[in-house]
Amino acid sequence: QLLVCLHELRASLTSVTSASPSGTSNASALQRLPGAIIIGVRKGGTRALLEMLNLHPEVEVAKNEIHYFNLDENFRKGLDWYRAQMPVTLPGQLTVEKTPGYFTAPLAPKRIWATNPAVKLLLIIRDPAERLVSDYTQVLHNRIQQNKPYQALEELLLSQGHINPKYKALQRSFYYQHLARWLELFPREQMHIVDGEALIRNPFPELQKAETFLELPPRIKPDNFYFNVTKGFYCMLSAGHDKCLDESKGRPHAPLSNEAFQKLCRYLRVPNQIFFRMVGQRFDWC
Ligand SMILES: Nc1ncnc2c1ncn2[C@@H]1O[C@H](COP(=O)(O)OS(=O)(=O)O)[C@@H](OP(=O)(O)O)[C@H]1O
Repeated sequence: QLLVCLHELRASLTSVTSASPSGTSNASALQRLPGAIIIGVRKGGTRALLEMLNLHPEVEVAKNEIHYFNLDENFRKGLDWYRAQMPVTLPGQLTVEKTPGYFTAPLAPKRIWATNPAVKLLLIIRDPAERLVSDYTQVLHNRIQQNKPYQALEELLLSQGHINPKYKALQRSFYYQHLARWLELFPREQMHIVDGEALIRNPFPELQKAETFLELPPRIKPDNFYFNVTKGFYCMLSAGHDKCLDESKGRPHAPLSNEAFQKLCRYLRVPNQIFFRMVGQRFDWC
């Protein structure tokens, strides 16, 4: 109960901390390094997972993606800079950040390990073929907004009728290749895999599993979620507040012919099998 109150008082704690020039505020209300990081995958449902974990009174999240371990320009700013991006927490609360770019960044596993080898890793995955289309759709949307030229997905994905393995969004869907770098350093038990499609269908069971993995007492309840027919996704309810993710989540995907999509599915079959073996779990992908 106390932690529920503390969670709701987060905003006022922040202002108390900053409004006290003499440092007389609660000395244990501090910005702390994350105890858990959502490392990816890009377009896997990382924002939904972060916001849903934030329903828990013992969890505080960094609202923005920090990009500390994947971007040299941020990493050079040092650990104090990273810590300063974190929310204020009390002892016993868990800080969580999400940066989907970490999963595929070659140096991220080593850097995270060197910073905190005990950090808990959350990886939310989704059918890698659907992920690729979602990834393309996001890039397309950004390019259109910036009045930049763009190519159709099929032009990027296929070269002379064959899947083009150099296409960056396809490379980000070779989950096993990226995962291998993490498992060189982190034991498998230190990484929890969230099924992104299951999170969309019914978030509560996925959140229960995440609570267990994070060693949090069960506080998230089924009635923290309701299906929003207009949005077509589950939204969150907490302390009378209603929250859906913004319109960049769940937007219509760019078109791709069925033939090209099936080629993509066939191409990903072997990489997916390798990934299933690595994680000891199968997923119902195309
Ligand atoms: N509850 C709820 N509401 C809205 N959207 C939801 C939700 N749960 C999961 N998703 C899926 O999240 C996908 C976006 O993933 P990310 O947040 O990881 O994207 S990003 O990498 O941070 O840009 C996004 O992918 P697209 O549907 O392709 O846009 C959603 O399908």
